[in-house]
Amino acid sequence: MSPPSGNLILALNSGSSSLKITLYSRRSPSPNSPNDAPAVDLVLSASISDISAPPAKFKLKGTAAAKSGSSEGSSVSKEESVDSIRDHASAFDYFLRCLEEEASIKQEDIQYICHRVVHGGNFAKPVVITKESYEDIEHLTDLAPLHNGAALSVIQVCIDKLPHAKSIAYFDTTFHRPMPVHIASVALDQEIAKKKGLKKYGFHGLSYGFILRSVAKFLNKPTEQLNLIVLHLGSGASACAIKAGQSLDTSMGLTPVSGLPGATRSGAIDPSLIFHYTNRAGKITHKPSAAVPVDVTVAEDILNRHAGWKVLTGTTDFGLIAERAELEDEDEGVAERNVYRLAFELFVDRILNYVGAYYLKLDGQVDALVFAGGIGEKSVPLREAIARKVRCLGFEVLDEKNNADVGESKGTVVSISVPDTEKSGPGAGGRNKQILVCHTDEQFEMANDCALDRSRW
Ligand SMILES: Nc1ncnc2c1ncn2[C@@H]1O[C@H](COP(=O)(O)OP(=O)(O)O)[C@@H](O)[C@H]1O
Ligand SMILES: CC(=O)OP(=O)(O)O
Ligand SMILES: [Mg+2]
Repeated sequence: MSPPSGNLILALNSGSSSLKITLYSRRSPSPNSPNDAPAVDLVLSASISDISAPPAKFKLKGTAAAKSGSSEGSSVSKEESVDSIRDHASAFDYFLRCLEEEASIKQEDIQYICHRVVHGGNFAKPVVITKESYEDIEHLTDLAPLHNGAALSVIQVCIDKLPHAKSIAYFDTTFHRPMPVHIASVALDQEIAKKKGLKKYGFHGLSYGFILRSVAKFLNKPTEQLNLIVLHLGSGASACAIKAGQSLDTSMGLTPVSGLPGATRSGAIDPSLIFHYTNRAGKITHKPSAAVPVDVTVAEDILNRHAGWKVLTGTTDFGLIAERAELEDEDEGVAERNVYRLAFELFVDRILNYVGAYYLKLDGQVDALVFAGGIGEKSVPLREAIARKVRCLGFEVLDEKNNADVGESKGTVVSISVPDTEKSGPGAGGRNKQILVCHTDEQFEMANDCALDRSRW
């Protein structure tokens, strides 16, 4: 990591119960650097987790400012539980204090602040925060109840405490705008749907953008020629079919609750089910314990915050779920008595729904199946279970590669496939279908874009 050198860009990722923060310095543009060279250098990163289940855990790691007379910055590292962090705004406030006190970095050196905003409605590109754009994002809060409000509360702290820095909102939804109209539309009255903006927006777009470019570089193919099936499996999980470098379909919809289940989210269910589950479905509930106060219906609160791994198993830690799932037991009835096995198998089943459908939508012309997000990058058993089922499509995992360390130190993209020449299954001799793990980085995606945008510097 290089010491901070002015021209700082702060990238903020407000998740449902966490805040991820990365500080970068912009590289001086050089005519000799390749087109795809990073435009920023990492200075330090921080994460604050368990925000809604205090005490929050605060981690900071990186490089402090160089002392006068020295060209080298010293390293900083801190890990602690912090009682005073109660929400995203106080988490960010705490980070700002550490930035000065622990890393001696002056807040005035931050020029741009990139905010990941999950729901961007019809925004077609990143937008500088003004009173008007702030209000536009505020209107979308109900459509991303776990996310947009949290991001806005952090944006507000930036306006108050870092008035010299320009805040820019980067949206998860932008990547999916090229989706064909028949895929994004719902089979409901089009007049009502259009008036109310009821359609599939799709999310995790910053991650998919990062993955697309990283995989293109890894496979040495232009993005416009790439067809991918990508699985972003984190606290929120989604799948995306990318055709010729553009989003063709994705599993989340009007809101991030649809598609795959997640840490506290149900994923897609029969829409009628909720009315049989509770007779209070349509009532409005005010949840002070949510990331920020937001008024949602009881139904939406249940589907977003009282579902998924948390209610099935009591934990949101998918590593623990896989560990306790008795995966070596081949008895078909295990899922009846073991909730961890139930959650694991249910997740595999739902993921296959999308992989199968997207394979057909891409006419079988798929360059790679890509695993990303906390679960996709770290869960060997989950990747193995999916790999077993996709072998019939020509994707073959090499167990040694899947079991080996595929951590970030091994590269942004790591292949876990059987080399093409050694394939023996149905994929032998066909198109080279790789299985890859990609260490996705939404903060980098925003900061790099900001650094490359000539209109900003
Ligand atoms: N070793 C592991 N095996 C499986 N899952 C893991 C492991 N480590 C972390 N995870 C899962 O990763 C998820 C968090 O992923 P991440 O992409 O960081 O999510 P988010 O950004 O949405 O908060 C958690 O649900 C956690 O259970
Ligand atoms: C859109 C979404 O679900 O994001 P995350 O996975 O960060 O919660
Ligand atoms: Mg995430």
